[in-house]
Amino acid sequence: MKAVLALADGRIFKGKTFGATGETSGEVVFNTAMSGYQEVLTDPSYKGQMVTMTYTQIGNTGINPEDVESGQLYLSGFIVREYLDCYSNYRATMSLDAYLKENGIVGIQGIDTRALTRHLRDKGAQNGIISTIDFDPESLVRKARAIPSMSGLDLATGVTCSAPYHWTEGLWDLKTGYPQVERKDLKYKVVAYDFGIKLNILRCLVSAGCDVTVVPATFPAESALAMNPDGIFLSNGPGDPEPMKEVIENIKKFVGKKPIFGICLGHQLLGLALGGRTIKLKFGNHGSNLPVMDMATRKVEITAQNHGFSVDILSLSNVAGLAHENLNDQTVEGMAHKTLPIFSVQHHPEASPGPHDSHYLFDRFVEMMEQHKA
Ligand SMILES: NC(=O)CC[C@H](N)C(=O)O
Repeated sequence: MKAVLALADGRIFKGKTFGATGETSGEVVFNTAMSGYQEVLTDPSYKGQMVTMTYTQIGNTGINPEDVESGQLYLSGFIVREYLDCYSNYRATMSLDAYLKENGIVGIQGIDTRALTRHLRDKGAQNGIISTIDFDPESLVRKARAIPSMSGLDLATGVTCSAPYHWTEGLWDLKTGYPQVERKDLKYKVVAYDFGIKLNILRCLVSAGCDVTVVPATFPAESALAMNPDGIFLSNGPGDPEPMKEVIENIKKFVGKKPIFGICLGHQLLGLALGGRTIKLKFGNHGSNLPVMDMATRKVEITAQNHGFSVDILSLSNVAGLAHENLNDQTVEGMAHKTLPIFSVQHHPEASPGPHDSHYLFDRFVEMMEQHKA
């Protein structure tokens, strides 16, 4: 069956359906990861976006019940060059097509994803629409232009958990799968703010020795401090950090009181709470093969990333310094507070999908909490 992708600037791509049928819209971004489409599909940070994979064959490892980053699929559309229905993986239990259908996610296959990616790279990420019911280019472009821009959208408070809970599952192991860790064996009490948190972040925190209590995005700082945690963690999440005023005010109350570690949206919110500003990038970084330098050690790590916004480090020059830099586009990849035990990264040390080069950052957080305790 026919499907069409129309971009707000008028460019049209004709393909075939896969997954659910109907009409869907969102900001179109490209992801350069060669594997891990299931983690991409379940990453809450993709809410409001349609993702095109630059890797050409998608579907060949099927879908399994373990490689999920949350309890549902958040992106609004999935765009691939060639969908493979014949999957092969010892853990797979269903095909990607069936998974998308079951979850109501509209996909499009058979389009020139290289041309689409180059277009987004040259013109910038923009809104688009996928339809399997309307094939009139003018009508589709009109609809794509009517979608609200990602800038100014608070999407994170809509994907957060509804009540606090404890997390005790550690990182996956080939022999044991996901281990359950006893709370008595976890030394550092961490309150983790959920702005759309990826499960592997929670597993990394547990495996690093943290007793994690996950709390909703607007959980009052006073109540979090009353738990007497050793550290505060600020998670990834979808949308623009700038309109999240209540959350930003809340984060300010931890500064100077507790060690803080932020990832992606959490890093951006921390930048705003410290008095800085954030900017929207032309097309951002989405993938699992992006080089980053740790400015303290001058070591280069290959990282997983998924962001469209960035912290303007110059706006924080009196408060925090550049701690990590993206070696492709020289954007801010991490910052460290000049005097307090506070740091954050734009990339995803939990990977999932991606290399594990940056796992050390969870140990850095633990060391920070250890020193602060002493
Ligand atoms: N993965 C994330 O946390 C993304 C943060 C933010 N929504 C951005 O696009 O920049």
